[in-house]
Amino acid sequence: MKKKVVIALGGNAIQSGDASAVAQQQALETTAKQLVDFIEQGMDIIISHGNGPQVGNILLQQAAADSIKNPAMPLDTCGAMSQGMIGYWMQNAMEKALSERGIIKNVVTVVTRVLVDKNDPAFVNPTKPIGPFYSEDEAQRIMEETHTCFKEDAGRGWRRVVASPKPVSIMEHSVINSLVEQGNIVISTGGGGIPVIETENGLTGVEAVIDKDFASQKLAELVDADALIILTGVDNVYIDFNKPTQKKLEDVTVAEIKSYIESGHFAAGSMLPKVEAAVSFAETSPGRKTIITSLEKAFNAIVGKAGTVVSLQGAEVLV
Ligand SMILES: Nc1ncnc2c1ncn2[C@@H]1O[C@H](COP(=O)(O)OP(=O)(O)O)[C@@H](O)[C@H]1O
Ligand SMILES: NC(=O)OP(=O)(O)O
Repeated sequence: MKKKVVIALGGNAIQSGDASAVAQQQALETTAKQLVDFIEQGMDIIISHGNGPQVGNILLQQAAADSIKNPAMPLDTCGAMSQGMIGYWMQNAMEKALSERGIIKNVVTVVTRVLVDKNDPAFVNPTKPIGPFYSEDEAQRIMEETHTCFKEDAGRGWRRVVASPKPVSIMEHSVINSLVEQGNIVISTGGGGIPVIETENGLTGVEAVIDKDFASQKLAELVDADALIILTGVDNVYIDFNKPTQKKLEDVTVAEIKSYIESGHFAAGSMLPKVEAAVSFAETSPGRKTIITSLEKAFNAIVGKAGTVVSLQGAEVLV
């Protein structure tokens, strides 16, 4: 039977330093070449992606707006812009990579809204870093001038932080699933999805950026995927990361990785959301697994030769 996988692209799959449109499209062309391996193997894929750097930059660009003729757009709308922008680049990149291998398939982007709880405590405790990095002095100055919140991001510098509520449901999950089952490659839930809440007037966008690993896990659950693949800057998850005692995790059970979470092995805001998403997906069924690895190792990970594989009972290979 055909396998269905949700592939969540990390920051380095889209942008490695240079934030220009050309550089980001080049990065996505490299990414797309790796993803064609999954299609050649006969898998159905849904691609999701981050948007932290991009949505932060789009928001900064709103500062150039004139309040009447060219008003600034709110954060939910900037999130929608980032989905359209990255989805468009990815459609071009995937179609090019497919045609180089003689494969013809539709690639489509679904603008995706993700339901969040309006009472989520995240709304009063911003934690999601977006946009460029600053020195501490620069961040302090911008905070005073703009009354926005900045925090240090995992030893990499200071960044603006915004609310990041947990995804409750993916509004478009049924149509995403239908498109995939009809044989299309779908890009969806970009940037964790556009956060919306239920109101008496219907769904309304809110000022937040959802974590793409949590949203990808929710999507994988709702479309009943066989695997969630989280691609990032490292080949494996490690315990004692960056210490002389560092140890690579390969085939781990949910119980084992939960004990490592409790012992504080994973950095908040970088590896922790990935392992939490991995656990949440894998623990829903013995048939489901989450793989955390790099783009370069992604396909080897699917055949059991690379990456960190999280499952309820220990992994069997997917193909
Ligand atoms: N325990 C760990 N094992 C592996 N990588 C870790 C660990 N803790 C922190 N990291 C770092 O977290 C990074 C992934 O987080 P991040 O770069 O924020 O994600 P993304 O790829 O989604 O943009 C890895 O590239 C690595 O540098
Ligand atoms: N929305 C989101 O999680 O984006 P990043 O992965 O780029 O931080």
